[in-house]
Amino acid sequence: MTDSTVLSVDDLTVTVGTRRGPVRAVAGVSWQVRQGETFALVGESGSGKSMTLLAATGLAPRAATVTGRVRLLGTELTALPDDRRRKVRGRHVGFVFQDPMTSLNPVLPVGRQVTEAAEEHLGLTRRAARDRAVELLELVGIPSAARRVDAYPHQFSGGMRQRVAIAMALACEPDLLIADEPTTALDVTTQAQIIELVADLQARLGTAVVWVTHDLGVVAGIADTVAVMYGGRIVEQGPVDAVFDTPTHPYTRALLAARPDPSRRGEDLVAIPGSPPSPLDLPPGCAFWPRCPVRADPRCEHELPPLTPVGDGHTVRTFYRGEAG
Ligand SMILES: Nc1ncnc2c1ncn2[C@@H]1O[C@H](COP(=O)(O)OP(=O)(O)OP(=O)(O)O)[C@@H](O)[C@H]1O
Repeated sequence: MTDSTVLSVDDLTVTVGTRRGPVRAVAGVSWQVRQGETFALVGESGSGKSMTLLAATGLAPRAATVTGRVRLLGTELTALPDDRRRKVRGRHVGFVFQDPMTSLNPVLPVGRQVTEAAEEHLGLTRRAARDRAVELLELVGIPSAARRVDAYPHQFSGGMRQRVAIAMALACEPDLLIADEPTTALDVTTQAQIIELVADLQARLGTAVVWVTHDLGVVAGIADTVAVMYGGRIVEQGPVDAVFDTPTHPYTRALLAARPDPSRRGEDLVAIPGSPPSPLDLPPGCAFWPRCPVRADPRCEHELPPLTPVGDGHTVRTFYRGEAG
């Protein structure tokens, strides 16, 4: 861990007790994000992206057992009692979710909501909080912010509501912004505006960003580092250029092949045949084996491949070492 490390996740495992038995949602996941860096977590639905972030920030459901170590700005979050962890998280981490209404209260004016956390964590007075709310709404590009500070969430469009949610997430000047599929529910133009807004704010404020997405196009555009998750594990991780230029895990290669590419408009997409594994019934070896078009090594079926370095900061969990790229 270097001095500029904001969040460091070490061997994180999350098992959720369900009526059908324990579900191992996340298994032995490790990664770090540094100041000003954008770290992208990608993978199909159910691969464990959201649970990784919830557990890393102490928000896993009650039924979950979390092991491993998480440090935020050098403080070991996993060792803190709940109330202290809540305080540290509230002060240093901002969250933006897919649906802005997850964070917004429909019956409170947006200005009050934007600075509620700042009032608690930074001790702002009501008057200073209102000024700060206007400032934050201007920062995220809400037109006529001074007037709209008293408006309610339903008086904003979806894209504007997401801007309000971003303003709210930034109110305590967090060191880390967690953006969990914040553009999925928006139309393409608004998506691009929100992505640009976060990148611009990050450049100005130096915030570290963890961006959860299914969209590899977004990753290519904004991330410095990417981790690809499958069946609760990171199967490939590294600098975005390295992972995109020389993808090594057959799953990463399949995801990249399936991605819509504007330069290949008109061509059929290659969907990955089959569906992700049930976390109740994970294969003993590589979780991608049942869908893998390569099946390069007989060990893949029964033996979990170790995470192996294949380049500078680029690691992969596969026995496959075939032609890359
Ligand atoms: N509260 C819960 N109780 C039981 N199992 C859960 C719970 N939340 C998530 N899971 C299981 O944990 C696994 C990982 O879920 P998670 O939401 O982290 O995936 P994801 O990659 O974020 O998917 P998506 O892209 O759809 O949000 C899934 O198999 C899911 O069924």
